[in-house]
Amino acid sequence: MRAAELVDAGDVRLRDVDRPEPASDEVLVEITDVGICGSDLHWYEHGRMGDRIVEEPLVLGHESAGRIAEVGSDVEGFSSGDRVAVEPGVPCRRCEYCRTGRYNLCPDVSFMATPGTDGAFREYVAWPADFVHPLPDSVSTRDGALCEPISVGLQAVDRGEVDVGDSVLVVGAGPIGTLAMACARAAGASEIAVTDIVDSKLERARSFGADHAIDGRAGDVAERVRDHLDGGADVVIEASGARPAVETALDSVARDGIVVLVGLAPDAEVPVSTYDLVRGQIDVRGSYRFANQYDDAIALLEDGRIDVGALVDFADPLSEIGEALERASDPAILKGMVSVGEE
Ligand SMILES: NC(=O)C1=CN([C@@H]2O[C@H](COP(=O)(O)OP(=O)(O)OC[C@H]3O[C@@H](n4cnc5c(N)ncnc54)[C@H](O)[C@@H]3O)[C@@H](O)[C@H]2O)C=CC1
Ligand SMILES: CC(=O)[C@H](N)C(=O)O
Repeated sequence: MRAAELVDAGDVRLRDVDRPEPASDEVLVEITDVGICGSDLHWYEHGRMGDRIVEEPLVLGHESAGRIAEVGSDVEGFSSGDRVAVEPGVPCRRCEYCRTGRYNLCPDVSFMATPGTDGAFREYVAWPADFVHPLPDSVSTRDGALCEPISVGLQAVDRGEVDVGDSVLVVGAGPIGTLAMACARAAGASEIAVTDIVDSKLERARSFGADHAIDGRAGDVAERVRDHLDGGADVVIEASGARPAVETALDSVARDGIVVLVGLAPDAEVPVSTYDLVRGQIDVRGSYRFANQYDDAIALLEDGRIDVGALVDFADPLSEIGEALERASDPAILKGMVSVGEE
C-alpha cells in the first residue's frame, strides 16, 4: 500500500509499505479522507514538537475516516464496507484516568501521527475496534474525518460548562476555534463573539454564525467584548495559543466566568493578576483533546447542526501530499484535506 512518510523536516515521501494485518481486537480501515491539522504542519515544517523529535519515518494525519476492509477475529459489530471515523488516540485502558473516563489524560496514550504511532496519510490503518466509530448514511466520510477537531471543540465546551443563554467569546478562528464556536451554539450559547487577526478568518467566523467578529489588530479587544457581551463573556475559549490572545481571553471574561485554554503554546508565559482572578471569581481551565466525544460529534453532523463541510477549502489526492501540506500552511486556509485512494 502507499503511505506518506515524513522523513525529515519539509521532506514527506510516498512509499510502498506492507499493508497492516488487523490483530484480533482490531479492524482494518481503508482510509478515504484525512484532515490536515496544524500539528501535522508543525511536524512537517520542523520535524519536531518541543522535545519530541521525528527520528524514524512518521506517517502524519490524525483526522481520518474510511471503510472497513477486514475485521479481526474477536471483533463484533463491524462488517466489511462499513463507513467509519477513526478516533486517533488509544489509551492504556488501565490507569486511573482511563478507568474514570478521562482517557484523554492517559500518560500512556498512543496518538496517531506522533513519534511511535503512525497516522492516517496511508491507504490502510489497523486500529482497535473500540476506537472506530460507525458513520450514519447521511454523514460522508469527508465530514466524518472531521469528528476529531469537532471533538476538541466539544471537550472545550464541556470544560467551559457552556449552557443555554450563555455568552461566549472564542479567541482564534482557526478550525478549532470555529468548531468550538459551533459546539457552543449547539450547547445553547445565545451570543457568540469571535476574535482573530486575519480578515478572511473573521469573515468565515461570521458566515459560520458568529454574532460579533472582532478584529484583534484594532485596539482593546476586551473592551469591545465587554461592549458586545454585556460586561464580558460568561465563557471564553482560547483557541490560538498566541500570547496576546491568552491575555485577551483572561481580560474578557465576565465575573464568575470560565476561561478555557485550548491553544497549545509551549512558550507562552502570560502574567496573571491573581488578585483579579480571585475578586472576579474566575476559573481558568485547560482542555486537552477529548474523551467520549465522538458519538456526540457524529450526532451533530447527522442532525445538520454543524456544517463541517463549509470549513474545507480543498481536498488533494495522497499523491500530492507535499503540495497539500504546503497549501494548507497559508494562513487564509481554514481546512485542507487529503483524499486517499481517489486518483
Ligand atoms: N488542547 C487541545 O487538545 C488541542 C489544541 N490545539 C491547539 O489549538 C490551537 C488552535 O488550533 P487550530 O485552529 O488548528 O490553529 P490555527 O493556527 O489554524 O488557528 C489559530 C487562529 O488564531 C488566530 N490568532 C493568532 N493570534 C491571534 C490573536 N492575537 N488574537 C486572535 N486570534 C489570533 C490565527 O489567525 C488563527 O486563525 C493551536 O494552538 C493548536 O495547537 C489543537 C488541537 C487540540
Ligand atoms: C494538537 C493536535 O492538533 C492534536 N489534535 C493533538 O491532540 O495532538
